[in-house]
Amino acid sequence: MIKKHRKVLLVGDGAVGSSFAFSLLQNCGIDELVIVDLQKEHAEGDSLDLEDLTPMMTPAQIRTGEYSDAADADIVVITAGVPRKPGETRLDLVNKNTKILESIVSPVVDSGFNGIFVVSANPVDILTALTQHISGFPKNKVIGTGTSLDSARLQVALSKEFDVNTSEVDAYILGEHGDSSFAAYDEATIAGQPLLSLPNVDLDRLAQIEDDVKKKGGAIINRKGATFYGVAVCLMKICRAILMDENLVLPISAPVNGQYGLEDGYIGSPAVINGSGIRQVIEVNLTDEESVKMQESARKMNEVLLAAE
Ligand SMILES: NC(=O)C1=CN([C@@H]2O[C@H](COP(=O)(O)OP(=O)(O)OC[C@H]3O[C@@H](n4cnc5c(N)ncnc54)[C@H](O)[C@@H]3O)[C@@H](O)[C@H]2O)C=CC1
Ligand SMILES: CC(=O)C(=O)O
Repeated sequence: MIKKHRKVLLVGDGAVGSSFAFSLLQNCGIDELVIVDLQKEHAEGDSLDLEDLTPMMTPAQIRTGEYSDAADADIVVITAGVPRKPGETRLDLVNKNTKILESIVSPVVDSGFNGIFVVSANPVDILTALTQHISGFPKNKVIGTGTSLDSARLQVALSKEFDVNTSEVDAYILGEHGDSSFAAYDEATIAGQPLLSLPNVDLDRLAQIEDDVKKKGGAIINRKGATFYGVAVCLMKICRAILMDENLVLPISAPVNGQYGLEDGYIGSPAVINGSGIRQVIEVNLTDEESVKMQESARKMNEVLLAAE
């Protein structure tokens, strides 16, 4: 069911959070956006800046607030966290960002919040699982951006390689949003044709593309210090799917419930998102080789999750 009064509480108004807010206001017809950040003055400035969009977009109320404002929110988006420095992996962030996460999720739950958590702070699959553990919410009410950004990057790379519009590329990166992810080429299609059956397909070139895509976040961070536009739109698409009950399929941090040996965690896998949160996790028919990669990625998630708890 499409929500009537659409309210989002955003925690973390840095590069990712403010880019997300900008996209949300332009694409989701929301009624109310409340921003919470430790840097209150900056967040106030941002809400004043963002409200200038509203006459041209949507008559939303935008203000800074507190965790108690989550009480009647549909969605709490968590982007608060320390970003990666050049050379750091996403998993290096686990200790710092787990502490930040704990200080956010408990007061949100104490407010009486009964909506859906959407997480993008890194390492996103771990922090999504921890959000579910700390909140005690049903697994389908906690969503992470997973490999939606990585899959967008793969679509960009394949569209350039095959000189087609990105909308003609159907391809996912699966697994952890991190170094153990992989391109699911066996299921990928270009203009409806299986990628691996295209004439003259060059497997070495595809392996190079996969590697470049996995390193793209680091390549952007080395040049401009952070990445934010891509993940901001992934967050917006997840929120819109919830608010508009879209039944959208995206590769998110999904609770795969024992599949791939991941008992209690989340990992990048396609799922259907609608007003209820994660309506269904899609079981991809992986090849044996891909299953091994997924299991290896899941093993890494298990290891980090156990150490973080
Ligand atoms: N999942 C993905 O695909 C991506 C994830 N990220 C991750 O997003 C996170 C944020 O990145 P940026 O926005 O670039 O960082 P940033 O440093 O620009 O912003 C972080 C914001 O969080 C706020 N904050 C920190 N602790 C807080 C707390 N306890 N309560 C409220 N606010 C708090 C800070 O004041 C700051 O405004 C990082 O963990 C980064 O690695 C970034 C890009 C892509
Ligand atoms: C920062 C990050 O996780 C990315 O751009 O992939």
